[in-house]
Amino acid sequence: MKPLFGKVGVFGVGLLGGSVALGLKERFLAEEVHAYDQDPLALEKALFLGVADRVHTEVGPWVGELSLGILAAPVGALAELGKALAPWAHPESLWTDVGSVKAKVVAALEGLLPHYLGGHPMAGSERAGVENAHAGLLQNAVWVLTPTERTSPRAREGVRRLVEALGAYPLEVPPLLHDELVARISHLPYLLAVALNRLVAHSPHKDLLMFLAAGGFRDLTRVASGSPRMSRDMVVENKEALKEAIEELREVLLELEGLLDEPEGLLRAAEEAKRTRDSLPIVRRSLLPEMHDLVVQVPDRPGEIARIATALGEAGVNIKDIEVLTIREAAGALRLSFATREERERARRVLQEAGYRLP
Ligand SMILES: NC(=O)c1ccc[n+]([C@@H]2O[C@H](COP(=O)([O-])OP(=O)(O)OC[C@H]3O[C@@H](n4cnc5c(N)ncnc54)[C@H](O)[C@@H]3O)[C@@H](O)[C@H]2O)c1
Ligand SMILES: O=C(O)C(=O)C[C@]1(C(=O)O)C=C[C@@H](O)C=C1
Repeated sequence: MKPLFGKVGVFGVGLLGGSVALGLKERFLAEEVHAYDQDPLALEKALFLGVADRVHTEVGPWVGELSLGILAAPVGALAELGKALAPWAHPESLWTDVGSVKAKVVAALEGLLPHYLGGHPMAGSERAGVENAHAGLLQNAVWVLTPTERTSPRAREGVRRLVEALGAYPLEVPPLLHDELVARISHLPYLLAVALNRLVAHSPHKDLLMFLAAGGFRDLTRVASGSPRMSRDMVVENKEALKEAIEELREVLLELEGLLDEPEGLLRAAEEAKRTRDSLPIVRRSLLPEMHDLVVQVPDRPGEIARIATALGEAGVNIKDIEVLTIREAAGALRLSFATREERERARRVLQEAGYRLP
């Protein structure tokens, strides 16, 4: 079975880079996953956790062997990283990034890297680092792609296939519009989370306030627990759009302050807020209980799924969910889900003993 991509490089192997790398490995999408990071500890963890096959502390000739490169360092580091990679990149290679800001990043990278298309998966977590990476993070996520008139058809097609193969939904939006939109739906909420925490941190009653924090404060401020460096870069690099959004918020807050003296008007605002919040599209992954997945490479022969199910059944391992990931001429891949980590590890042993290949 020939994977979709040859050697793939992930530059910055933290939460996002690690999750993309795991998706590539679990879905057999790359011949080999290479990781580069400025932090040697991140690379050590990536190897230990099976996130990458090969790791590098320096860019060099190995970059020229990649058919696809994904930049996943904080936004403020992406332009420099692109400059360092440009001399080594193969002229036919595909490039993308997962940065949370697009206009400046795209302007910097599209003249540097061969077949480049900017991207931004609208999924994440308040936990940083490769140790928190998992392929499910990107599953069913909307993944913004930001083509310009300079984007090659090869980049447009190749990066879209990557996103779809990782189980996400590509959505094309021009870079500047992307930045205006995420300023309101992602960056302003982050800044608000910082503001609410700041209010508490500077209060003379800080300890008591923390003790009283129930769901409201916790839900509204979760994103403040993410990587401060990543988030700082995100809001600073999008400061023009974000300042406009802050201005709009200032006006809304003043309006709501006024409505405190007009209960009927405030009720209408509260009802409108409820309608808006309740009509958010349901993202499947967030409603499912946590599952522990295993991907198995399966020869394309009659009876293989039955053989796997029987081997697991006889070992007393219960399969909670099953999905056919790829069907190719020679072989395909199955995703099996188990309720617990222990069951998944037992399943891994049973299937390895039965001669199946697992990543
Ligand atoms: N965290 C999220 O929720 C989220 C969601 C979507 C997109 N993003 C974007 O993904 C990118 C990575 O964020 P993350 O959440 O994975 O952060 P992270 O802190 O988990 O990982 C960042 C990694 O990049 C490495 N790094 C830093 N500077 C580097 C450089 N110059 N060269 C190579 N590696 C470098 C760090 O050592 C770290 O391993 C950012 O551009 C961010 O805007 C984040
Ligand atoms: O923590 C999460 O659940 C996120 O989705 C993180 C989040 C967001 O809040 O918008 C943060 C930054 C991004 O670039 C994308 C996603």
